[in-house]
Amino acid sequence: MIHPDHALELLASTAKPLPARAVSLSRAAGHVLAQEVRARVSFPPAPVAAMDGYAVRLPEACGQALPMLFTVAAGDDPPPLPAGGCARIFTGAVVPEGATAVVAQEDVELVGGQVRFPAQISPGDNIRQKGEVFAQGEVLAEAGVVLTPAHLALLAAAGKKRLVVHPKPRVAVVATGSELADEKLTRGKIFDSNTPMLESFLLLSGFAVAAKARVPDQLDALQKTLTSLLAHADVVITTGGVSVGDLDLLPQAVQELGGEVIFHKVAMQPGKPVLAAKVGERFILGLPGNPVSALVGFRLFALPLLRALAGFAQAFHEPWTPLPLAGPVSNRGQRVQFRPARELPSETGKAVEVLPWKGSHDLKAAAQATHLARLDAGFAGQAGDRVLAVELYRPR
Ligand SMILES: Nc1nc2c(c(=O)[nH]1)N[C@H]1C(S)=C(S)[C@@H](COP(=O)(O)OP(=O)(O)OC[C@H]3O[C@@H](n4cnc5c(N)ncnc54)[C@H](O)[C@@H]3O)O[C@H]1N2
Ligand code: MOO
Repeated sequence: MIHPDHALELLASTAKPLPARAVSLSRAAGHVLAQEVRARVSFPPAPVAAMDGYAVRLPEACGQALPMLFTVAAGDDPPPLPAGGCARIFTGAVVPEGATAVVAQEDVELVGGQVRFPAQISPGDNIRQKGEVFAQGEVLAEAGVVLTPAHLALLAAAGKKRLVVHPKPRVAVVATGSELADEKLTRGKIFDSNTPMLESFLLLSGFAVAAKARVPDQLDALQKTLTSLLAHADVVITTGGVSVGDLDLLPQAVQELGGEVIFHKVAMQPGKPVLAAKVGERFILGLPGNPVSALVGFRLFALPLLRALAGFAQAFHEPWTPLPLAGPVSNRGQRVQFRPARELPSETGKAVEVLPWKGSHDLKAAAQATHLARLDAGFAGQAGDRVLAVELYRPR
């Protein structure tokens, strides 16, 4: 059995970003940009008015009354402004050549068909100069940036229609177990809680579920399901059937598919039987069936794997933070515990309560958790002692 830190290192070293491809701007948010982007045009592309008012030449307009010669609205291509006059202009409209300031309409007086201007007008007043936000050819986004709606607006303004990004991995979720039921419980059956948990965790984390399946504990059914899902999914996440029982068939199914096991069994609690394998370029992550084991395994292994495939730098560098314990807690076992924990407000800062639990089937404890707390083997701590904790959910 390997240490969880070693398991994460092995997984990290096999997880490379998926090959980049072009997507339309509106589909690019949340993706990692694979190539730097330069502006195709400057912004603004021409000098434009920042206020509704009058375009004037300086210094001639200062303190003078001038005739209004023409009007410029947003979208117009105005003629030059001759000396001795002004132009009515609206916000976003191109400032006519020759005009060097825009005076807001609140600051003028209309007298006898002319426009009287204040004595103090400075060159450039209320004009957004050509290229003042960015110039044509300027690098606007570097490779590696995680694209936000504001980035996409910026790149749209710069004339981009498509962007080269790392795609998000296509993920399939498979619940294994002949005991799983949907509608009605007969003796021996339980409701499937892993599928809704993993599906929603994926969505919350910015990944879509490309396919889902449920299979009984039968080798041929499991193999068929995995084979068909691997044809379309980059990562297949299974739950159950990964431990040592006669009906724990995932390891055998992976072997018969020619999978290369990255690790199987990790010295952690919950989550010990977890398996990671590669089948060609595709990944199978076999999470244990116990729901809290599946939750912890998803958070610790699946999420960084998916992020790494999606091109996120540092996907495996999780922000584990030392937080003071709210009360005493110990780990007398041999495995590293990743315990559901809850962040509490405290006068001296944040504190973390490691939630009492009945074990890796205790979804009631897990449902209260905001964090996972890491208790190394043999750890014994009192209130105020620090443990490493990481946020359980980090929507992106
Ligand atoms: N002799 C041993 N037995 C077990 C060991 C061991 O080392 N030696 N490890 C234990 C540990 S630790 C875990 S964790 C479990 C994991 O076993 P599997 O991954 O093979 O999972 P299953 O046996 O299929 O199921 C375990 C448990 O979870 C329930 N389950 C399964 N799927 C779902 C689902 N979709 N929704 C809700 N609950 C689910 C299932 O009914 C079982 O109760 O093995 C221990 N055994
Ligand atoms: O490792 Mo299992 O997940 O403890 O119950």
